[in-house]
Amino acid sequence: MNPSAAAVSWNKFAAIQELGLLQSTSTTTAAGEEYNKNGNVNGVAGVAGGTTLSVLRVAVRARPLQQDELTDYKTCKECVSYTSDGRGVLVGKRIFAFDRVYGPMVGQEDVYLDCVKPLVDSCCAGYNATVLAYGQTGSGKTFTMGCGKNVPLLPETELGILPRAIRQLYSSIEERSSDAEFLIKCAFVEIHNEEIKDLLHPATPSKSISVREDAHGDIILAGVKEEVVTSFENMIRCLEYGSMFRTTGSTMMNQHSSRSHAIFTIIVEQRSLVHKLNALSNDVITAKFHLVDLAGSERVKRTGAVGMSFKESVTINCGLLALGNVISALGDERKKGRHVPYRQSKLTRVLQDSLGGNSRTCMIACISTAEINLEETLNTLKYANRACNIRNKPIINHDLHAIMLNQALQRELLLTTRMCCMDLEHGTSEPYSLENSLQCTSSLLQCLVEYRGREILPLDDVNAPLKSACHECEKREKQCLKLHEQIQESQFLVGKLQQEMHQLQTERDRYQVLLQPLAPLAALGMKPLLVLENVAKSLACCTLPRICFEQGLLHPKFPDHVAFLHKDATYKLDPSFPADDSLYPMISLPNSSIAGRDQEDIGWMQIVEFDDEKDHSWMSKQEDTMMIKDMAKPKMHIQISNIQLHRSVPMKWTMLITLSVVSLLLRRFSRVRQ
Ligand SMILES: Nc1ncnc2c1ncn2[C@@H]1O[C@H](COP(=O)(O)OP(=O)(O)OP(=O)(O)O)[C@@H](O)[C@H]1O
Repeated sequence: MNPSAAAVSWNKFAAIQELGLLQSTSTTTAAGEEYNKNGNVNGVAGVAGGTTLSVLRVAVRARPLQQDELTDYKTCKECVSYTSDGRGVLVGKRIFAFDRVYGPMVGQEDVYLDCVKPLVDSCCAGYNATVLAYGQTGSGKTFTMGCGKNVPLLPETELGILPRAIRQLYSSIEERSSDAEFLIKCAFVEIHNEEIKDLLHPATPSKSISVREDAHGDIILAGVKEEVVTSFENMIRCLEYGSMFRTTGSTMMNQHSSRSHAIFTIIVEQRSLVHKLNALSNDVITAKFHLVDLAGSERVKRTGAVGMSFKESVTINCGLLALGNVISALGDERKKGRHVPYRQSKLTRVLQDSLGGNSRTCMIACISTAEINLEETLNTLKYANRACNIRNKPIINHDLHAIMLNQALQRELLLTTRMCCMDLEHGTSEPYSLENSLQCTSSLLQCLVEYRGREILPLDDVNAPLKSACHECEKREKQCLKLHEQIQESQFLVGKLQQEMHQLQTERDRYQVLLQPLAPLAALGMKPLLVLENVAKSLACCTLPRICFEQGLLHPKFPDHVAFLHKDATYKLDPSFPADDSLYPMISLPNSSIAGRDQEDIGWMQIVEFDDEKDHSWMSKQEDTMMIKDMAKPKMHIQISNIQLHRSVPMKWTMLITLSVVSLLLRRFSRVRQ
């Protein structure tokens, strides 16, 4: 702080004190002395009932005369002087002492560092905090608070309390990022004509907003939507956006006069990342920081308010009067323990925590130094003087509801785990009971998440035990889902297999009928089914005679000739062979399977019996001829020539062909036996 502006020395201050001119000396200095004694920037006043009391700090700021005031002889004369210790202010013949007095030369930064920085620090430690700017219209409240328009365009020296506090808050968060996790929200409301308006959501009707007290006695603004903000820039944008909707007007005393009380609230939620032995101690702390730019107190005669402005002026003054009454009730030792009229106005109701409640509060009384405003300045100083004795009871705001939910969740998890272990041990684990427990746990988790209003953060950010509980829950849910899927798949497979089994049974019955003729093969020591299978396989890749040969179908006692017959086949005689008894019918595959193909492509098989001694020359003419010697008739050969079965022949047909071959062979066998 720059105390150079002090115009009155401490000696003069003491002299006036001796003359008995000092207003409310005992009360005002009491606060100041305590402040000095404790050397505590938060104005700690003592301990009562286990709660540390905090004195409401009061500072006075005088604004310099404006250019137009300096050029007007009526307004250019000053009436305010200051003590050299920076705590006393002299107006006319009266002197007042406060925690701090800032002369017109004191810059924005000094005011901020002195009055607000400690509050931001304590807010980061979990205490509620409030800064109130009070004063006559045009005395510099909006300038001091820094909640006017075009904040980003202002030079650093002109930045008010709000942008500086936001900047400090984010830098504190960054510094503490390794040991705590923060969620920052903000809300911006104005109280105009006894109606609350959500400046960040101007479409919200005022009627849907109400001031309530929650179960813990904290004051909440029901119906006002809080915005989650992740950076300094975002919050400044919120500030600017809300300022655009603030009710302002031009009066004879201030061209851009705020016609409402504006409250910008920063909500700081934090969770420690430093794990302690007891995981539940790792709870959530929430602190609210109200930055209040009150509407200016004014004398209607001087502001020239008429019509709507007149009504506005009246309600502004009523609100400030109610605030004054609350301040009196809280600050006057004689009225101690009496009813505090918080409900007299919306303003006092909203600020209930900040005045005499759970908050560290600083009031900055803004004054004009011009002699023309002497009366208003005196009123402001008297008003602020009464606030010096107010003692608040700030406490760290642990989120009790979150702790309770946390504990319930822990118990539920423990129970679920125990039940699962018991079930597993006794082999009585039932998926549905497990599922029920999991559902219960997950609804508890959901409850906690909704309560915290942390939709934008992943669930596992709530805290460490919850994180692992969440993880476990997710894992089990996935397992359940997977099991359900597997059951469904298996059921489908069973159905399919039953259908296939039915088809196979029908097929088997059919083949059994077909296989009846194979019984004699078994009598010969051959395994009919195996033979059939091998033949069918080989048919798909080899020539038929070779197969027959390789599979031993051509028994040593094989008859001298063989022919293929099938009911669906088309038979043709090869015209190139003489039509005598030795020529057997040629076989082709059924028409359906050769559609669109050349007959040659499918191949022809000719089986002919001849005596090689007689007709040797014919044999040599043939290609792809296979001679099979009949041991029983050494001179007789079976010639199977030019046999190719197309590979695309379906298995069904190869089976039928094979069956035909086999049945033919059998018939030949029986003939041979006869
Ligand atoms: N400390 C200061 N240094 C320089 N200029 C200041 C200072 N305080 C206020 N002003 C100027 O004085 C004028 C009035 O200030 P401001 O609008 O902040 O008053 P106010 O108390 O908010 O008025 P109202 O109650 O009518 O809204 C503005 O032009 C502002 O820039």
